[in-house]
Amino acid sequence: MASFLIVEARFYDDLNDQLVAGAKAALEQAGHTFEVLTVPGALEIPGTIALASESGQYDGYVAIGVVIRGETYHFEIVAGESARGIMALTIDGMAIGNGILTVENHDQAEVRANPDKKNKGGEAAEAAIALHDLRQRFIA
Ligand SMILES: Nc1c(NC[C@H](O)[C@H](O)[C@H](O)CO)[nH]c(=O)[nH]c1=O
Ligand SMILES: CC(=O)[C@@H](O)COP(=O)(O)O
Repeated sequence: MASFLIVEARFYDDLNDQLVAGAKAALEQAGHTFEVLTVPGALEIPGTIALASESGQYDGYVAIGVVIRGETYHFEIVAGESARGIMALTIDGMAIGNGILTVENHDQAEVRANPDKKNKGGEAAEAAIALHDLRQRFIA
């Protein structure tokens, strides 16, 4: 049994509720424990994971969020930089699944957040579990 931290950027409550539910179900199915930590936005997720890793409390992390394109370039920053930060931590050896949706509109997000449809929250949790298992194989 491993301990995971779900770090959610709660920008859209209805979508986050579904993404987090999918992630929780995947972690429970695999027999792991988890906590949920809420941050302001997707840009805060990589730094939060880095901070949490200093505690040594968690074996893996699931990043959850929704970034919906608006009128400005900010979408590219939020979507791109949150993904870049998570990838940098992953390449550094951390077990992180990225469940941050980067979409054009709410409808696209709903299909991907819904556990009964594309279940991207559950998919991200399964990726974090897979990376944790690989860490156990190669490092522990
Ligand atoms: N527009 C969205 C944001 N923007 C906020 C940033 O993530 C960040 O919190 C802010 O720039 C302060 O550092 N965040 C999302 O998660 N989703 C969005 O659609
Ligand atoms: C992804 C975003 O930052 C977006 O929600 C912000 O909208 P806007 O670009 O219209 O300020």
